[in-house]
Amino acid sequence: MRYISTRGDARPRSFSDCLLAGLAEDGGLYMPESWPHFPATEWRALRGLPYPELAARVIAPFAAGSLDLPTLERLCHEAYAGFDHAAIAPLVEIENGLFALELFHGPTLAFKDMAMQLLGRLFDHVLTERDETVTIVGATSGDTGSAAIEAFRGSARVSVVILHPQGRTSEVQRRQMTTVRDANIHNIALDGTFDDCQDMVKAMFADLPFRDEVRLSAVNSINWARIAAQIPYYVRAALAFGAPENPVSFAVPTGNFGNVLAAWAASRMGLPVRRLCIGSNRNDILTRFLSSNDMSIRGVEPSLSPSMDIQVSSNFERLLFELLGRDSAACAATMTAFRKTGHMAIPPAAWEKACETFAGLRLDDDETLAEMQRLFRESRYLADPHSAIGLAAGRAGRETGVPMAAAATAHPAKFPDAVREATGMSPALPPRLSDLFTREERYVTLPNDLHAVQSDIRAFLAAR
Ligand SMILES: Cc1ncc(COP(=O)(O)O)c(C=O)c1O
Ligand SMILES: N[C@@H](CCOP(=O)(O)O)C(=O)O
Repeated sequence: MRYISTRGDARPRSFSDCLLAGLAEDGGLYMPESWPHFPATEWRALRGLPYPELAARVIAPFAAGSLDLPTLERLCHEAYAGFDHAAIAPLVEIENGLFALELFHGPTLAFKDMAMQLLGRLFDHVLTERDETVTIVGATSGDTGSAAIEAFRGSARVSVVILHPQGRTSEVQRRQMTTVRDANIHNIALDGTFDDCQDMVKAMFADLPFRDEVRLSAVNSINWARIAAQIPYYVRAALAFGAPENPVSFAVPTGNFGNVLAAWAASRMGLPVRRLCIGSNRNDILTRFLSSNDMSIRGVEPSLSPSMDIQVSSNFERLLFELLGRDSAACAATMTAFRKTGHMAIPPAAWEKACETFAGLRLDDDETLAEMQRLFRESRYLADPHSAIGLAAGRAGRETGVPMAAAATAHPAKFPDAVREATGMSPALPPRLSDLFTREERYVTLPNDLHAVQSDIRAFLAAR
């Protein structure tokens, strides 16, 4: 499988090359040159497989030409061996026809582990084969950072620099990142929002001499491998509901649009996905887009679901590319104008096409707390604020006869204050994290300035 850029001005690459490159040289995102398609017999053959084997088979066509199936199976087995739940991504019935697809049973208690634990192994495998090293620079609103740190800590071939928006994550999230003392890990608290952190990473990719100097790489969902590794849990859930014979709908609390894009990718592979309902907090650019074809940046506001405090959803560009009939010139022009003006409206036919599959629901903080309260009162289900938004979107978008699985993206213990306020319950961290609040933190605080961040990264790498 080869990968092309959504902006059309970068050379096509293999899966392994995309993995290490992260973002295309023209600022675009890599997309598979064509979608693999699974016939019904192939979906059926996945039924009942253990999660690692199913994951390897779903990812295999995307990695064709780079990694063979036995290698993928081995890496998937290693990646999911440390999860706390035997099913890896269990389905829990909340009420009639509405299910939570729990994705937070990995080491850092958020859905990011589902892909990141595999990416850690994939990077190690490819870098060892090539005898190379890389520097991963990542942006986080709270969860990607700790998942990346956990997946790559101690690696001899990968240095990891994580930028988080200062004061805008939960304390648990920050400490999960800043208390890791391995020499290959470096944390930066940036004076800005998540969007500033993400723009900073993209600016470093655009600085080609710097990109080469530090051998820059990415593990945010701008990296196609992250999306590929997030497809299998949708497949697993759909099969549990009777796919390929019966359709299923998914609801996904959404920020950078990576998780829901993986569900959409599964539908491109032939999985019968009927609806994709996205939930947002007050940073509702995506839900506004779906209701009015108006994507206007309004500035990031803090909320009870900080991981979704995002306005520029990077992966929307991948959907846009498809909606525009894979016209990379039109995609590049639309994205450039969007970043210049802060507004985007797409051709009406493309927008209508998006609305055939996608629906959106926005919850402010009070509505989020009310949803958490309701889930606990009526179903005894303790949801974190992000998962509660997903479940509310799922309830709103449910249709009779079509099961709705809502992605539960974080463990409630990551957001204890909101959970306590909504339910009076204090969810406990697992024993391996019980001393989190007494561990020493280590991070630097920097202004939102490219040169300051680049100098700091150079100093970190020099000291390694
Ligand atoms: C807990 C949680 N839920 C939802 C999201 C949104 O997911 P995505 O950015 O893939 O849309 C994030 C961050 O990405 C998250 O950390
Ligand atoms: N919510 C994310 C933001 C980054 O998302 P990613 O999926 O692109 O890595 C976070 O928790 O950091």
